[in-house]
Amino acid sequence: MRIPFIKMHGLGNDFVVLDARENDLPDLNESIARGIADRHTGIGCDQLILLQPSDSADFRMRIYNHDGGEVGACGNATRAVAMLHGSNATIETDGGMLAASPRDGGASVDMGAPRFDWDAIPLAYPMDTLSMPVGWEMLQNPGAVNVGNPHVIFFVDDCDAVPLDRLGPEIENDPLFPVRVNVNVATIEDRSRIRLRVWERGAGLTKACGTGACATAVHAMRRRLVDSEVTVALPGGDLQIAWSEGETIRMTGPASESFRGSFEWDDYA
Ligand SMILES: N[C@H](CCC[C@H](N)C(=O)O)C(=O)O
Repeated sequence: MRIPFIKMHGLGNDFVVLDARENDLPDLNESIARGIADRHTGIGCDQLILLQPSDSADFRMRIYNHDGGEVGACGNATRAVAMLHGSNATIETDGGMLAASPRDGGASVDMGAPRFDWDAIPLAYPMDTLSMPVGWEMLQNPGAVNVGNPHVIFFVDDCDAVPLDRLGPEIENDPLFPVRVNVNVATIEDRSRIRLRVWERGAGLTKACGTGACATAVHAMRRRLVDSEVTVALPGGDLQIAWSEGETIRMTGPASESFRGSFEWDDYA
């Protein structure tokens, strides 16, 4: 069975988008998702995105990491599918309901309200998620935020100097995080700008992470280190994040379509 796909990215965080809103697709599973995402033997992407009809929103977005695992949120992909949709949309995800508006060359997304309770992150045991008494070498005293998916955030003097390729997987897979975690290392440049690098759960180092930018900005705001609107500078480019206590998070930034193609489903099933 020949399946069409759309290759997209948000600041270099790239996706294979399968649009099953009009016509059904065979059932996806971890193995098929991993095969499609493989950069040597598949199409290749950080995340595989499946769009489906929804009873409660304009459509449903399902997210599979490079390792095949299905997760609840993907900020960069949300902007990409909002641009693809072409008009304002409510989007049902496993991480919550989102509202997206396409905007010249990208989109602005209401990412929902962040959660801070230790068991909402989740962590393996009770802890103050604003200032966690844990550390790994130069990465100490993080915060944790759930923005539809779990994030741990470390502030450092120079995020580019951190061996994130080595410490990222160690932290991602630490038993403190029962469903693993996305690892954010950030440098506060001033009250309106944060530099960020992310080791993504299930995908590794990516050029950008939208939910990571949201979680890091919110954590910096909770610690009173930045104002309520900031630019988060990722290796792939900048995102604008706005939030205030008790509100939902607003993320705005670019998205792009790279190319369209099709593949033989049976090659992966
Ligand atoms: N790796 C993430 C999902 C993708 C998030 C990222 N690509 C974004 O733009 O938010 C997780 O396992 O929760």
